[in-house]
Amino acid sequence: MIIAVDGPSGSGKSSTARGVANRLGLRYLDTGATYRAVTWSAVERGLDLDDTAAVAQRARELVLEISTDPDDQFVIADGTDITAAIREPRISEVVSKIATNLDVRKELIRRQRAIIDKAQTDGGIVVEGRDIATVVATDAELKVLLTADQEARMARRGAELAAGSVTAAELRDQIVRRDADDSTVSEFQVASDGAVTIDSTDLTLEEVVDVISRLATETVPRSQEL
Ligand SMILES: Nc1ncnc2c1ncn2[C@@H]1O[C@H](COP(=O)(O)OP(=O)(O)O)[C@@H](O)[C@H]1O
Ligand SMILES: Nc1ccn([C@H]2C[C@H](O)[C@@H](COP(=O)(O)OP(=O)(O)O)O2)c(=O)n1
Repeated sequence: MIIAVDGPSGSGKSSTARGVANRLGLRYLDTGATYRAVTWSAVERGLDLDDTAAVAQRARELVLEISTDPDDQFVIADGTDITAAIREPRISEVVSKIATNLDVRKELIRRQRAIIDKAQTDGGIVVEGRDIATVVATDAELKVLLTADQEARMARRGAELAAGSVTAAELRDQIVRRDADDSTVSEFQVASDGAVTIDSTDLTLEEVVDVISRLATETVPRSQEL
């Protein structure tokens, strides 16, 4: 079984997808982490992020190991553990430049599909990002568009970052500007065909995990349909 969870920044995709994977004993893939890993590597090497060819070449060369264990998430790039580094503001501020590079997307989508294929032998996977239902795994048995009001998403992200470490303008940049940039290459504001929209503004994390887990257990995996 493949469960796709797409949506804007701060809607709760990562925490919800991890919770559902835990609840149902599935693997978990954070595709945003793959874009962050390429960003980290390009920044580390001092590449011009507007040089799309050089950045795409870096994406193809990068040796990337990404955990699909919902209880033990790590990202290793060319032998360096970058699990924490990819969440730093210096990466969040520029990651959209890498995520809007179409050659980078081509390479990372290829890698994401390989990870998803492998997870099928482990019972399935919950995959979260922006283009999972529409591009990466169009055959997903369950497709969820997770949304929340902009104010709620900014408040959640603000609470997550160390108190006082980020100004209101920086928060807006991380949520509103980034979503606007990212939506030039992926449609994650409107539900695609067959996707269920869940507005998490007034739901707790636990409630969202409950709803998605229930929908998943009501969905018969395609392999069992015959
Ligand atoms: N339904 C919810 N209600 C309140 N807070 C939530 C909810 N879902 C997630 N959060 C919190 O909001 C923050 C952002 O969630 P995250 O899963 O990182 O979102 P995304 O992956 O969509 O950017 C986290 O601190 C998370 O714990
Ligand atoms: N499938 C995906 C996943 C993420 N992205 C982009 C969108 C974001 O700007 C970056 C990082 O994604 P991530 O999900 O970590 O972002 P958040 O901070 O959780 O909002 O990558 C994408 O274009 N396609």
